[in-house]
Amino acid sequence: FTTSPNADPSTCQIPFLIPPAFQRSCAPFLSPTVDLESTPQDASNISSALIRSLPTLWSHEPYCVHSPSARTTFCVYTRTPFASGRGLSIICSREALSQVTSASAFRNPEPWTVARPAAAGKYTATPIPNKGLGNVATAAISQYEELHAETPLLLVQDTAMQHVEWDVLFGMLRVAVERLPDKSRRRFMELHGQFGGDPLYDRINTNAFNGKVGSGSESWWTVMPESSRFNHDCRPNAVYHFDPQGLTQHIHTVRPIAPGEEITVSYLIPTLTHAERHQKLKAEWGFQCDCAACNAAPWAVELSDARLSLISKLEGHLDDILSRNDASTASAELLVSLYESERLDGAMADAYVFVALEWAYVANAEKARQWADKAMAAIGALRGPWNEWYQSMAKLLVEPEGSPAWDYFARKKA
Ligand SMILES: C[S@@+](CC[C@H](N)C(=O)[O-])C[C@H]1O[C@@H](n2cnc3c(N)ncnc32)[C@H](O)[C@@H]1O
Repeated sequence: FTTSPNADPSTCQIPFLIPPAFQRSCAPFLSPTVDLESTPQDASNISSALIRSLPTLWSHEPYCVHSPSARTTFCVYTRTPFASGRGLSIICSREALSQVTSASAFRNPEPWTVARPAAAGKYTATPIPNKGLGNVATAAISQYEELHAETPLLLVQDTAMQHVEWDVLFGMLRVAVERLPDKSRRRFMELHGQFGGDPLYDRINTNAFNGKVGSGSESWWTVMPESSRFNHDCRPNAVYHFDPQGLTQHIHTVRPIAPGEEITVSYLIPTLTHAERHQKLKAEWGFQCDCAACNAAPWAVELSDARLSLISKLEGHLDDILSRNDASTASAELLVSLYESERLDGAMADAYVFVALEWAYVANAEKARQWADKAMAAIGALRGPWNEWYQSMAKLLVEPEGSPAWDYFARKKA
């Protein structure tokens, strides 16, 4: 047996010369529906077809392909017991794998077993005209309630998506999906595909979210089939964030929702103009936006675009601690009212932070606390309580005088 210097420590190293038939008898991971023979198998582009007689971390032998253009080897890793048996398949380079395996949910899964939120029973997947399935509220849901928490079935490193040749990538996706537990594989296959072409890639392209994993700063494609049932609205009533340590997607409401209302999230950043939203949804998501903001009358679209432009300008001023331009408590509160008029409830977190900071700069503890409290609720839903601004706002709430923002300009002059 030879061991390559950059070997994955979770595999026992046996060179690729071991015939595939023997590999299957050693680790019978493939159902007859996966035809690995159609995936390039020659020794030149498979750097390691390795056998592990006693699986450790991985439930199947990692399936690895060398990418000359990325100058690295990408593998499919699957752990079927992950998240109480939901399973997880990962496609990434060996170097990037530690981003996933260092995440708390992977190192110590017990505390991370995700509980089903109480509000999960207050909506149901329903056919929506021209949108396929969507989630519709069956009961009243309050602002900032958690609707949903879900671990991914599939994580794909963006670099792998960019560099692995299409045919090889499609083969790796087949291995990744085929190795998932039955129920999870069925859930994956029930996903909507918008674009056609390779059926697995299409499902991923239509449904994956972008996220960071563990302590890494790289981009990953994360596939969570139930989270994917939420349709897009430019002025949504729910937001999502991915916890990189808990490897869990959380979805919260951002305003009260009435029974019968569709629950939506935004697939875009909030401050795009009407034309930019249309263009991006068509180009990147393959559908014509028909939400209320997209279908508004021309005068309403013009007004909305003007508000969005003022929002960007004000945020630029408030963010500039040196020149201060139009920054003040009044302009920060104007920013909040512009967000409210736009119904951008999901994006209020930044506006609340600006107001809380402006009141702290002028040493008004009561106001700073009041806005820090609102900011925490909004950030908790939009970015999660580990977000650095959540922590700053918590400090401002508990002890405004101890915050670095407290009486900032007077202290600077002194
Ligand atoms: C992530 S999926 C959402 C769930 C999907 N409706 C289903 O049936 O599984 C994204 C796809 O849903 C549809 N969709 C989502 N939001 C939409 C909207 N506002 N208008 C039209 N179609 C939408 C598009 O087909 C899009 O490609």
